[in-house]
Amino acid sequence: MPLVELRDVTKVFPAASRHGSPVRAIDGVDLDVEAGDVYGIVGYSGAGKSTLIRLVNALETATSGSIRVDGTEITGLSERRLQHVRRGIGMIFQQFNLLRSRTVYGNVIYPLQVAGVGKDEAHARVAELLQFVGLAEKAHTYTDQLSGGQKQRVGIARALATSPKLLLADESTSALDPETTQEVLALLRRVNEELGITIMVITHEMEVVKSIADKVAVMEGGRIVERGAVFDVFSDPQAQVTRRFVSTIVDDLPDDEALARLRARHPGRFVRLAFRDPAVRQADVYAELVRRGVVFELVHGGIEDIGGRTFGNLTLALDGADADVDDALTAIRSRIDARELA
Ligand SMILES: Nc1ncnc2c1ncn2[C@@H]1O[C@H](COP(=O)(O)OP(=O)(O)OP(=O)(O)O)[C@@H](O)[C@H]1O
Repeated sequence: MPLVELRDVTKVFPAASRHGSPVRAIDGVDLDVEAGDVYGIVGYSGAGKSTLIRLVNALETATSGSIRVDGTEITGLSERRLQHVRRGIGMIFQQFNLLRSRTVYGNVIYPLQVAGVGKDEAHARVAELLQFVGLAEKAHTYTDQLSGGQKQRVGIARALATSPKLLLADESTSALDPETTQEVLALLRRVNEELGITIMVITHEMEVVKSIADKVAVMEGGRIVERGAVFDVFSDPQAQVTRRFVSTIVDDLPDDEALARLRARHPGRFVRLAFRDPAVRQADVYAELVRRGVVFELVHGGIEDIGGRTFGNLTLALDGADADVDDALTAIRSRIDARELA
């Protein structure tokens, strides 16, 4: 059974004014997040990511459809039962949302105090959490004196205080510089791997998805337009919006301008070779060209590593007799995807 299960979920916000129209922020979404997943939810601003997360932790109620969290149907639950469900969900935010009037210790112990956990137990739990996030030394520091990365680590410790099964991260690294982002992502990885906590990460940065997620769903206009294992989606994006996202980190096809520049410099026909299967060696593919006397040059592309698997999208200029190039491409296509660029 998935830890989070959405079935045909819709959320419609009423029109903001008498002449406006209602906003369908979530439109017929199905989603399964399995226990142990790090699930990335990607989309541009307004795609519906935040609304989706707010539905999962019951800060918004769905207009229709079913949402189950850890086996409990949360649509239609009483506020008291919802509070219980929310306790099983931790949340971290872009702006950290820490209490400035409290120290690091005071922030992390806060949810335990709200939950009525005894003093000694709460104290021990906070000490353990601060150790885990590497902030034991900063327990009595006020949060104003912390760096952005340290603040987010406090946010993570606080979110974990009540031992949730699920952690929701809403643009949790968007306010951080690249190096600090990597530190926080590494900590989230440990939260997943060492503590076994399922994480849903909302982001508009593919780098974040690439760094920590196992699965990804791409949202547009309130719908999930594409989903799958991160490697599969990154190496072979289908939807237009996914291609745009992936192109921010994976150098795939040259754009029209770059292609025109390349053509001016290199004679011959252009093909894009997509290497995805570890069993296919580049050398064997190039051998098909060499064998037919087709001269080739790698003019654009890159190799990416995702979770220890590599894929490459390489553009080659092929110079040779048309019949030889056709022949070679037929042989290559029996091994990998090869697309001729018009
Ligand atoms: N409380 C609300 N009332 C009315 N409309 C809302 C409300 N919350 C969100 N919306 C609308 O729902 C749509 C989806 O918004 P949402 O914030 O979920 O998108 P998002 O992908 O998280 O974008 P961002 O990254 O900018 O937060 C938008 O059109 C937004 O204006």
